[in-house]
Amino acid sequence: MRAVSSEIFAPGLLDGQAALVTGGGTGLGRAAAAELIACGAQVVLAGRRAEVLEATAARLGPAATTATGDIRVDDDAERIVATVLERHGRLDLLVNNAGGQYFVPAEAIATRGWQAVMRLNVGGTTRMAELAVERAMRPAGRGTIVNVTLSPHHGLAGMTHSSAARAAVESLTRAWAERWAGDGIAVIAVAAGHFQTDALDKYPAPVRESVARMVPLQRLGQPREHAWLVALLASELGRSLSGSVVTLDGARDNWCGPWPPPAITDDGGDVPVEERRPAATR
Ligand SMILES: CCCCC/C=C/C(=O)SCCNC(=O)CCNC(=O)[C@H](O)C(C)(C)COP(=O)(O)OP(=O)(O)OC[C@H]1O[C@@H](n2cnc3c(N)ncnc32)[C@H](O)[C@@H]1OP(=O)(O)O
Ligand SMILES: NC(=O)C1=CN([C@@H]2O[C@H](COP(=O)(O)OP(=O)(O)OC[C@H]3O[C@@H](n4cnc5c(N)ncnc54)[C@H](OP(=O)(O)O)[C@@H]3O)[C@@H](O)[C@H]2O)C=CC1
Repeated sequence: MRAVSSEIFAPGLLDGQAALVTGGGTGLGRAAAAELIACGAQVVLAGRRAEVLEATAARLGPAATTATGDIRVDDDAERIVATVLERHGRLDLLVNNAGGQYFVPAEAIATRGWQAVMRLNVGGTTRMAELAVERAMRPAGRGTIVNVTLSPHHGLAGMTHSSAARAAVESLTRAWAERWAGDGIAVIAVAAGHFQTDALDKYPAPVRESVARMVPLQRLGQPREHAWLVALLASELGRSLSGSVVTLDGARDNWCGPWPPPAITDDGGDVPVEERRPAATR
C-alpha cells in the first residue's frame, strides 16, 4: 500500500502538512493516512496496539510514523499530540477517526456499555480536539479537524449508544467550528455509511450479510472513497466547509426500516447480538 501519488488529487496538495490520524492502523484510518501521504502530508498514526500501527507504518513508508496510546486516557492523549509536535513541529490536521460500538438492542445495553461507547466516541474525540487546538492549532493560527462519525441521521436502532454518541459529535462539530473560527481552525464531520473494512467481521453474520444488499448504491463504500473525502476536507476547500457534516453513505445511512429488522430476526423473533471480544483484546 506504499503511496506514490493520489489517483484523483493534484501532486503536492498537502505538501508540508503534518497530520494525526487516530485509529490510523486499520480500516478507514489506514486508508485516510495513505491518501494524505499520497497528497504530500507527513502522518502520525495513533491507536492502542503498537504492532498494528507499526505494520501499517511499514506498509505506508517513511512519511508514516506511530504514536501508541488510548485516546480515552488523558496522559496518552497528551503524549500522542506531544509526539506529533516533537516529530514535526506542527499539527495541521487531526482526523478523529478512532471510534466504535457493539451491535445490541437498546434495552440490553448495560450502564458500563453506555459509558464505554460515550467515553470513546465523545470523550476521546473531544480530548483529542482540545489538545490539538491548545497545543498546536491555536498557536499556529490555523488547522483542520475532521471528525469521523457513523451517520446517525436515521437513528441507529441496533446501536443506540453510538447513535447518541455520534449525534453528539456532529453537534460538537458545529459548536467547535463556531468557537474556533477566530483561531483559523476549521472543523468538519464525515457522516459515514457502510464501508468495507475488516471491522465489519465483528458484527453478527445476518447483520453483516444484509447491509450491502440494502445500500441503494448496491455496494459497500470503499475505504479509499472515504479517504478521498478526508483529503478534500484537509485541502483549502475544507475551510469553507467548516461546521458542516458531509454525508458519505450511498443513500443508505446506517439504519432504515422497523425494529426488529425482518432481514436479521431469527425464527424466534430475536435479533442477533454482537459477541464479546476475547478478554485479551479488551
Ligand atoms: C454491520 C452494521 C454496522 C455497519 C457500520 C459499521 C460501523 C462501525 O463503526 S465499524 C467499526 C467498529 N469498530 C469498533 O467498534 C472498534 C472499537 N470498539 C470497541 O473498542 C468496543 O466496542 C467498545 C466501544 C465497547 C469499547 O471497548 P472497551 O472500552 O474496551 O469496553 P469493554 O470491552 O471493556 O466493555 C465495557 C462494557 O461495554 C459493554 N460491552 C462491550 N462489548 C459488548 C458486547 N459485545 N455485548 C454486550 N455488552 C458489551 C459491557 O457492559 C462492558 O462492561 P463489562 O461487561 O462489565 O465488561
Ligand atoms: N466500517 C464502517 O462501515 C464504518 C466505520 N465508521 C467509523 O469509522 C471509524 C473507523 O472504522 P473502521 O476502520 O471500519 O473500524 P476499526 O475498528 O478498524 O477502527 C477503529 C480504530 O480505532 C482504534 N481505536 C479504538 N479505540 C481506541 C482508543 N480508545 N484509543 C485509540 N485508538 C482506538 C483502533 O485501534 P486499536 O484497537 O489498536 O486501538 C482502530 O484502529 C470508526 O469510528 C467507525 O465507527 C463509521 C461508519 C461506517
